[in-house]
Amino acid sequence: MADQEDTNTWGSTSWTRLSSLRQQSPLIQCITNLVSMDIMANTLLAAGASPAMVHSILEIPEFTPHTQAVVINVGTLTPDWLPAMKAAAAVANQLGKPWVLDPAAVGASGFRLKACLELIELKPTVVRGNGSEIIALSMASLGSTKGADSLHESSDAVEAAKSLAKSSGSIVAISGSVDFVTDGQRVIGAHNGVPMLQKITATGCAVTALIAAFVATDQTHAFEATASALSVFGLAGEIGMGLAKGPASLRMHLIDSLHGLDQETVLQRVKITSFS
Ligand SMILES: Nc1ncnc2c1ncn2[C@@H]1O[C@H](COP(=O)(O)OP(=O)(O)OP(=O)(O)O)[C@@H](O)[C@H]1O
Ligand SMILES: Cc1ncsc1CCO
Ligand SMILES: [Mg+2]
Repeated sequence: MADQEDTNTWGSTSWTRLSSLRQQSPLIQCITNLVSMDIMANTLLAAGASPAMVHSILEIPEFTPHTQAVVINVGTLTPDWLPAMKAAAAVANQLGKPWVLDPAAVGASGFRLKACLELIELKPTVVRGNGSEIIALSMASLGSTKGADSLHESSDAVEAAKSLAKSSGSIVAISGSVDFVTDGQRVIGAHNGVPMLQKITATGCAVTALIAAFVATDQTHAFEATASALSVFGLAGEIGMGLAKGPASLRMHLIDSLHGLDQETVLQRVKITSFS
């Protein structure tokens, strides 16, 4: 486990990334599921980024070059959306922009699994899923699934995540009671968050978009940016939970708390520890 010095270093890393995000206000293109669009856009705005839900293949050649990062989420995938996802990933790659994959409910069907495996071939900078999603993707098998929700603890998926990171070259993040991030060698755990976040739909999708925004501010340190985004989101959830009466008011207070996060709170309360 990490010592206090390690925790303080991560607090200042997280604050630096959040401050840069607020200053730079990166434009994030989101090709995402129909459930997540509102909370994803509001999470990005509250953090200081600029969201754009642009998903027509006809717009990608003109629009994607103006973005600082792309998020691709297969949560409500249909065959007509997949070419646009691949085109946006290809443009991001050509122009050296980061892109992040959310394999939402990847274990639900062969169609979704095949689509995600094809997207992984396009080398996402980061892949973020829950425990069941990362296990299904890493093993390329449908296995046990409960739609968009996880049947696994995030800690059950750490070996699968390491293996996926090694085979894909992507940073892999698993959300859950502890959020894990690995590049195939290093593993860190981000401890901030509250269980009630699971009772608001698409908080996982929203944190994936926040990861894209953080990585956009420092592409050369995608591992650190991913860990920082997960911690900052979890910390906003903790502060929001202090004001909430249930999931609906937590959704509101989460967004307010993300918007209002200050340096002292981030330095004192971000908790990231090293597992390797
Ligand atoms: N038991 C828990 N304790 C604390 N925080 C949690 C817990 N479970 C999930 N979270 C947090 O909730 C957020 C969403 O993670 P989750 O694993 O539920 O994503 P998901 O299953 O992909 O969600 P969705 O598909 O609805 O977007 C993350 O910020 C995560 O850290
Ligand atoms: C509920 C749901 N179904 C498909 S995507 C989604 C949002 C959370 O991933
Ligand atoms: Mg999800």
